[in-house]
Amino acid sequence: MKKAVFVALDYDNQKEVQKLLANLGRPEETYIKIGMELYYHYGAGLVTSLVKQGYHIFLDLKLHDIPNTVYQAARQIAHLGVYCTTIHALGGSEMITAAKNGLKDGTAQGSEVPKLLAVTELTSITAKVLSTEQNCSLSMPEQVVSLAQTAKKAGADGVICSPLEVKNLRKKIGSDFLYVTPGIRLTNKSNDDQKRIATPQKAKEFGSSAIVVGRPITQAKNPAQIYHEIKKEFE
Ligand SMILES: O=C(O)c1cc(=O)[nH]c(=O)n1[C@@H]1O[C@H](COP(=O)(O)O)[C@@H](O)[C@H]1O
Repeated sequence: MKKAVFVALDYDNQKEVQKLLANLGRPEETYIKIGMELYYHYGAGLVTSLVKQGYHIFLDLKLHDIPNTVYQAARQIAHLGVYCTTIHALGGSEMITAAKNGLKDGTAQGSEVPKLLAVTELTSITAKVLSTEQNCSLSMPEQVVSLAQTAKKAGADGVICSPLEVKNLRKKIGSDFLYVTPGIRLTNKSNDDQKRIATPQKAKEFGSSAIVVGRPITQAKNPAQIYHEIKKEFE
């Protein structure tokens, strides 16, 4: 995977998307994430249109269901020609393998299979919530390693985690695996709903394979300028 900054296009209208994309640079060099908000509004048509324009699309639908349903959904996702996509690691190894098989089976011959990224613990979850609401007896770092181990064995190409966990993951799981990290903030002042955060510079130092950045870019006065600054800092 290219050491990229994925811009999370968390908008509810296409005009805003086009306005932002017009200022980011050449589509072939631009990595964007389409999540549930945009996808549930515009559907697959928007994805295929951006793929056709040359953008690298991270389709983030976080599948989490029984293996057969996830297999069929993943097959449909592969038809769209996206660069990578997500499932929840908590869905278990059988579901993860089903997702991988669905992506393989849905990819046109000669095309690249979309990379499968397993979400470990969401970056909005704290250690306290992990123990008191998920009743998990492991610490956050241990739980993230455990989910990443399961994901790797089941055939995922990488995980989504906090930048704070990447150094430990590289040690425990290895560097032949992707560590894609949201939870990126430019200062420690504006967390929004994110809990396990780091700056682009820190994410780079910790060894993130790629970062995902939404509001620090989309809600900036000059989104394109912030995007290029983050790219320079991370890449
Ligand atoms: O799978 C994701 O991309 C994801 C996983 C996670 O643990 N945390 C997380 O924030 N994300 C996504 O990353 C983006 C972060 O957005 P901002 O908090 O606005 O930078 C959102 O689109 C989230 O859906």
